[in-house]
Amino acid sequence: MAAPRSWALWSFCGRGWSRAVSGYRVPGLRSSWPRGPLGARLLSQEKEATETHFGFETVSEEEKGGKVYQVFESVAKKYDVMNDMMSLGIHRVWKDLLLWKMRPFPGTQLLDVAGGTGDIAFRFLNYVQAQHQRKQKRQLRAQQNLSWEEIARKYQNEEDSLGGSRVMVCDINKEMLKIGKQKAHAQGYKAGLAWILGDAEELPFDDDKFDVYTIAFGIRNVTHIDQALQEAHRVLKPGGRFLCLEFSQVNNPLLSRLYDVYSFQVIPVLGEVIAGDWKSYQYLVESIRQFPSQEEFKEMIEDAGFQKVTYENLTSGIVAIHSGFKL
Ligand SMILES: COc1cc(O)cc(C/C=C(\C)CC/C=C(\C)CC/C=C(\C)CC/C=C(\C)CC/C=C(\C)CC/C=C(\C)CC/C=C(\C)CC/C=C(\C)CC/C=C(\C)CCC=C(C)C)c1O
Ligand SMILES: C[S@@+](CC[C@H](N)C(=O)[O-])C[C@H]1O[C@@H](n2cnc3c(N)ncnc32)[C@H](O)[C@@H]1O
Repeated sequence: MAAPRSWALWSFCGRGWSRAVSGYRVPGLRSSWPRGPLGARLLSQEKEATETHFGFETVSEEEKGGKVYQVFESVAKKYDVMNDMMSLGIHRVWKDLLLWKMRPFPGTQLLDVAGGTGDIAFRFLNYVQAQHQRKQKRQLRAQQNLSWEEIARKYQNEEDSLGGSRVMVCDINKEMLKIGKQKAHAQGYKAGLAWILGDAEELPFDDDKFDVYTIAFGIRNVTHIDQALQEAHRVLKPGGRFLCLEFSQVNNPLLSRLYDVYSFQVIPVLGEVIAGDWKSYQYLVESIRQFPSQEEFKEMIEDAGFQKVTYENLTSGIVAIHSGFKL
């Protein structure tokens, strides 16, 4: 069965291209700005309000998007190998745990935002395919009078092998998506998978569209996290689930010391040696320190309208998985 038209069109990035390419958020222009001291005070507040951080650097909000773009454009080709080297493969376990927590059901429509090179999407496809195969085997065993053709047809229908589940990878960075698509091609992922260029802060999708929204190691890089969370809420169907895997705060003081040494003394060096890119990996470790704590982030998710918000620490809080529901 061919993919539904709307799904196939997504991969051509209809709305996504124009929105993503139209650039980063420009603070609202005011036509009737007050003059005199009030105007000056408001202007300085406005200036303060549009400042943010890029790692430990203070930058304007307009600058941040471009800087983050450059980081991932620069690391894209070495991204996967760097992750294995820096984490000694542990990031794979964290990503598996995200899938186990999701426990997708047959027919799940997943949106993976900041999906980069596709790690979450590929895990999702493996999971739903294995789940569907188990179900199909059970059904085939239960049916007594099937012909050989009928059995073979069941096994050959590629679209059906996912039980109707699909994943949409959305990322703002063309280079990351390019590597993801190459990986998908090389590893034989095709059915139920689509790629779209788009901004987490302004998702190119209609309301109430997805069963699950995931964002893994992505939200830390977004300029307006609250806006991204509101967008997550908007595109989820009622009953849909938000899941975020992100670096968090280590809760063991001794490990925290070691973690600091490893982060600041080792990671940028590995970045330089393996990828020739100290600065991007310095940004990585600095941005981790700027990200809110488990509890603060939980509150932000609740503020965006999610209910039953919980989190689970992994590896002593080096990362955490936050979960919430649109009810
Ligand atoms: C530009 O932006 C980015 C670029 C990217 O490539 C990736 C991301 C997003 C990130 C991911 C997708 C996840 C994968 C990437 C990472 C995990 C890298 C970030 C790493 C950290 C923030 C540090 C913590 C890392 C881990 C806990 C992973 C496991 C690493 C170890 C256990 C370290 C062991 C290393 C060695 C034995 C090598 C030799 C090290 C030394 C000589 C230095 C001294 C050693 C220590 C001080 C011991 C290190 C101990 C710890 C780190 C504590 C471990 C704590 C526990 C196990 C609880 C992206 O945004
Ligand atoms: C560390 S990578 C994570 C990739 C993937 N989720 C993973 O777990 O390996 C962060 C990704 O976030 C993307 N990103 C940053 N800001 C974004 C935004 N505003 N909207 C969408 N994606 C964004 C980057 O382009 C990059 O691919």
